[in-house]
Amino acid sequence: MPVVSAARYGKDNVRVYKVHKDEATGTHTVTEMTVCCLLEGDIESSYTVADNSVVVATDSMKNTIYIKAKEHPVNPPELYASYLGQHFLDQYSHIHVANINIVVKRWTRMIIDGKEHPHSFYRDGEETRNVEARITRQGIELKSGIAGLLVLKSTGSAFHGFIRDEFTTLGETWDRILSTDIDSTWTWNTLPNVAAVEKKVAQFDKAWEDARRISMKTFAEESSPSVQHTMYKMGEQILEAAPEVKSVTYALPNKHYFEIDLSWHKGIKNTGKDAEVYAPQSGPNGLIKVEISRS
Ligand SMILES: O=c1[nH]c(=O)c2[nH]c(=O)[nH]c2[nH]1
Repeated sequence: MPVVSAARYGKDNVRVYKVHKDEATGTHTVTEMTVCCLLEGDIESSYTVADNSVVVATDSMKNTIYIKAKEHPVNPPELYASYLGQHFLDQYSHIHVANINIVVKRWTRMIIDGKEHPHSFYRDGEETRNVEARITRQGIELKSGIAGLLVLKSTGSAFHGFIRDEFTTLGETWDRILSTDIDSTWTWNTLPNVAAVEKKVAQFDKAWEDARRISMKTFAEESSPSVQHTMYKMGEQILEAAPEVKSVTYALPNKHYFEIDLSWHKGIKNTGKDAEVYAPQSGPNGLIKVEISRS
């Protein structure tokens, strides 16, 4: 007899927008996020013998996502994820794990005539702030992250000294373009319960701001010998800035920009130190990943 060795189910792609209206100043603050909620527990019988008595309808999960967004702050997303996940454990004794993933989109306040506008925002990039939460009765595991932060530097990056053999055509370079989509996560020490998440709430925004700042500053300022080394430098600093983070990951595509030899046309110089016009590549791209933990 086959057995259900793992199961989870729920609602994905629940899009939620929440506005906070400051009555005193008339300033609005908005949050737009996409939530995924997948539950685990004593639910095998729903798969094996069509026993729907153990099933919290995914439609009810969607409703709960809206209701908890109304009842609680949605910022920081780590806190909202914890409230939402804990609800399912409190409400249903046979549910043992709530997996809550949140992707927050950017709505950046407009500056009009030098002044912050009270209720108008713009999308200043496809970058997202992400949370993956696993809420159980034993504790709350939180992983925070940034994804889709597209960056490019036009110099200050090299790549040489790599293996040269009969498979190698790539030339060594001491000056190249470096571009990547920053995708980074940082995993927090497990917290015992929602009260502990509430108590530590300030660390989540701080770590997100630090991780963004460190990623961009290191990318910009380091004389990069490789993507591998640059991402290690970034992760090292995040661990230093966030004492309650136990590990950091980066996944960085190396988005290549190829030099174009135009010497065939009137002897135009467009390679090496004369390179100005490049061909951005859609693919293939390098993909370099790392996880950095405390020793
Ligand atoms: O920073 C880099 N790391 C690599 O491993 C690699 N491989 C490659 O072809 N170019 C690069 N660049």
